[in-house]
Amino acid sequence: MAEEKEGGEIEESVIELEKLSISKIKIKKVGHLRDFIPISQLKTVTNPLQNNPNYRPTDAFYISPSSDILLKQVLYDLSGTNQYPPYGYGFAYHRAGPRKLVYFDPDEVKAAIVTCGGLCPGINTVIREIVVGLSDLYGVGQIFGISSGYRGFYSFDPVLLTTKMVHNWHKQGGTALETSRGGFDLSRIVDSIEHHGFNHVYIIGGDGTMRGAVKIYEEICRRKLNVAVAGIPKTVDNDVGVIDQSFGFQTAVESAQQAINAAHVEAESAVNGIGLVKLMGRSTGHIALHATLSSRDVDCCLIPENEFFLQGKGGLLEFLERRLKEIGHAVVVVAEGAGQELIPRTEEEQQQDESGNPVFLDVGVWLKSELNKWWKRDHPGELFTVKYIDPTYMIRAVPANATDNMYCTLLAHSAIHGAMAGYTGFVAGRVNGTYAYIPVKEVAETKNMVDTMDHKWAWVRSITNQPDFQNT
Ligand SMILES: Nc1ncnc2c1ncn2[C@@H]1O[C@H](COP(=O)(O)OP(=O)(O)OP(=O)(O)O)[C@@H](O)[C@H]1O
Ligand SMILES: O=P(O)(O)OC[C@H]1O[C@](O)(CO)[C@@H](O)[C@@H]1O
Ligand SMILES: [Mg+2]
Repeated sequence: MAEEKEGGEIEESVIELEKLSISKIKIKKVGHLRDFIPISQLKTVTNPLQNNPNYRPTDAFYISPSSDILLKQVLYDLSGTNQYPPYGYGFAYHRAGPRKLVYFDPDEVKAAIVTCGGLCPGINTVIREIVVGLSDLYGVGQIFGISSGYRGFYSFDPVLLTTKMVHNWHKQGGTALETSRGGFDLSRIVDSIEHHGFNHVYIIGGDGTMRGAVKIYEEICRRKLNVAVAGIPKTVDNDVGVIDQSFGFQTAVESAQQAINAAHVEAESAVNGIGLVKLMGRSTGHIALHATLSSRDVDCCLIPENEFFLQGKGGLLEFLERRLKEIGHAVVVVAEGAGQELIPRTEEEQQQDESGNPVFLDVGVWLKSELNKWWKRDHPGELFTVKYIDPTYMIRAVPANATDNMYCTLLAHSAIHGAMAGYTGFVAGRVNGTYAYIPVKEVAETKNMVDTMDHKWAWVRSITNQPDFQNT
């Protein structure tokens, strides 16, 4: 058992397994074609990588069916006194990677790729790597793009994608397949999959898209179709649960720095200058939080997970007053979903987009106006300026950076290996730094919010000294 020294240091030692706080591990089962198609009707072949001169795989190269990984439960509190995060239970997912036996003859694979929801850096890389991976690793020749999101299944003809066509796509922002919101018509989508004879369906999208993917997967099971459904989670907001981080998120945080730098320069160069930056984040503040932590020029970070208020003791205005007095300027970063309950909204204003997501009022415009009103009221005649920067789509409509490009490639390859192995209704994602197959249902139901109780938010507060807005 690990011993704690007086100085709080844990001595190197062997830990007896029965003393671990994790007493049970639950393996999250991913769907497989075997679950609903009789084995006699499934074709299994040796993985073509076996004969690929670039790989020369040994047996250890393949992931064995029993190879699983642990989720987030490492050796936390061995004393068992700390109940956060919960103890006594661990989760495991199947590791992603090539299997020795595959459930499709590559000559018979007909793959469809669709992108849905908002943009995110790296979507084109994922598409490119699915095409190149299927073709180069497995020798698949029939790969099709579905245009314009889910509606494209029944509204447009699929487009044949070749490695030649996609070779440069990783250098481009956006999605070459185009995307859209709404338009989810389950029976028409699955009819189209059947009609075109697709047996691999790769779905790239966020939480909404994954909820759609669950329904497609379930309908495919119900119809007993020999079709593998694979999801690759995408969302610039980083709000998809279970996985470590969404691809493209890091690129977006990096792009946001330019706006924060500009706000800082403008604020610093004015008398009582406030630089105000609004960043994407519909219901989660991950972009704002990470951009704040990496910039260090931010004085206050406002996110949807931590309600704020303007007036009175402990409010934003009191804080900014003090900051202006101390250093003459301030930079405020606000996530677009923050403070929505404070902004007056008329009955007629649109409440939802085509996918049913809430449409937000512009918290930046509102805040700028409130700040101006406050200063005029409390400091008439004194110089003051608010420079409002709203980079909106500029942080997500960019190509992925090098790290995100690598990440997208590994996600795409993980998805391909999973589908070839006959897994279905799964999402390829990175969990604890390892690539895994996660049931799509779980991803669709889990949301990754900023945990304002954990060290990251405390770190934001310690570098900004902003109020906690708890009204005490
Ligand atoms: N509950 C659901 N059932 C079926 N389809 C859904 C559901 N929710 C959303 N969709 C469909 O998924 C697609 C994308 O959804 P949405 O616009 O919410 O984006 P998203 O995938 O969450 O991505 P992001 O939030 O990153 O923009 C749309 O075509 C929408 O109709
Ligand atoms: O204007 P659009 O493309 O519908 O999407 C905007 C939303 O999409 C997101 O970028 C998520 O994809 C949110 O941050 C933002 O609220
Ligand atoms: Mg979403």
